[in-house]
Amino acid sequence: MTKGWKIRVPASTANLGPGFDSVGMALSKYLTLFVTPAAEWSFTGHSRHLEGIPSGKDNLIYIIAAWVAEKYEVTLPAAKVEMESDIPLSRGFGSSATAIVAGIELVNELCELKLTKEDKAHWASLYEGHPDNVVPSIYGGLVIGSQFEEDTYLVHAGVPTVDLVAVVPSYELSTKESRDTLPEGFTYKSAVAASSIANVLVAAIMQDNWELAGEVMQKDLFHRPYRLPSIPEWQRAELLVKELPVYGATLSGAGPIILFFVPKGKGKEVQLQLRSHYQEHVVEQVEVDTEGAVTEVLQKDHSYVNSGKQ
Ligand SMILES: Nc1ncnc2c1ncn2[C@@H]1O[C@H](COP(=O)(O)OP(=O)(O)O)[C@@H](O)[C@H]1O
Ligand SMILES: N[C@@H](CCOP(=O)(O)O)C(=O)O
Repeated sequence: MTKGWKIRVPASTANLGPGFDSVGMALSKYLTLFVTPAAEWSFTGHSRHLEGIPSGKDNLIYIIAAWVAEKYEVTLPAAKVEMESDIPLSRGFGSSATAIVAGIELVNELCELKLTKEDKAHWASLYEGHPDNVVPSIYGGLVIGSQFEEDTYLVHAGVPTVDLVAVVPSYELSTKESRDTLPEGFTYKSAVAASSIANVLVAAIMQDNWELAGEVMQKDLFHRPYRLPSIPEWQRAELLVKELPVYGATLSGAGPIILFFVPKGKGKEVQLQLRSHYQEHVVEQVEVDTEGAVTEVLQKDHSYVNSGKQ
């Protein structure tokens, strides 16, 4: 008999520079939910990264689950949700997208919706407004997509052969606030220049040409010029890209995390070098997640306490 579910959703890095709101890649950091049917809704975080997360129906996971249940005109039964996570909030690793994807996995199980990955990607992207975080978190690997009005377009670009090293500042930067600094409009000429650089990024990724992808990452015109002033760590990164054996570096999502793209096998060396330049910040290697969100049915009592993880 089903006693509950374990839902694991990977983090993501969005944009990769000029692929603004379109390109993203799943990362080996995870939000994990232990879900048990219950009389009332509750959300409990068991990791320091989940401190302050709402414990009731104001939790984003519940909000998205209820939104999808409404779309399918089904009743959402209540559940007790216990969570752990190694994804820092509001740093550019898509924690809000993991909550959105977890909410969709949750409603899919609780309401027996039998959603396909395409359905999940559509609802997640429609809710978020762009697919670059949520879709890699569903599928794993690198995805290029567009939420064009009501339609969700996706192309899977596989798993890139790169090492990744992240500089993780200790301060938070809300994506919403960061998006508020972006311009309302763009001249025709700027739009053409910005999209041509994004096209080259995507073509280079599809050909596994990370030398070129790394170079054009730093030429983004869509968001980078407006966001960099609030991320002082970037100035050092710009110089280090020229000195270190890396393909390039970019803000992860809205930042402030800076993600270095490194030739396969050189990640450890670059991590050590970056540590000496960013002693005040966490500098860690991350892998590309290849699985995406995974939901496991649990047959026996699996409450968080019994999972042996506390
Ligand atoms: N597990 C979670 N449950 C509920 N809400 C979450 C969870 N993880 C993240 N969030 C919400 O997402 C916000 C962070 O999102 P955002 O500013 O977009 O940054 P990022 O997605 O880059 O981490 C948090 O402040 C919180 O409101
Ligand atoms: N395309 C979005 C991506 C935001 O990612 P996050 O991880 O910072 O939430 C943007 O650049 O605003």
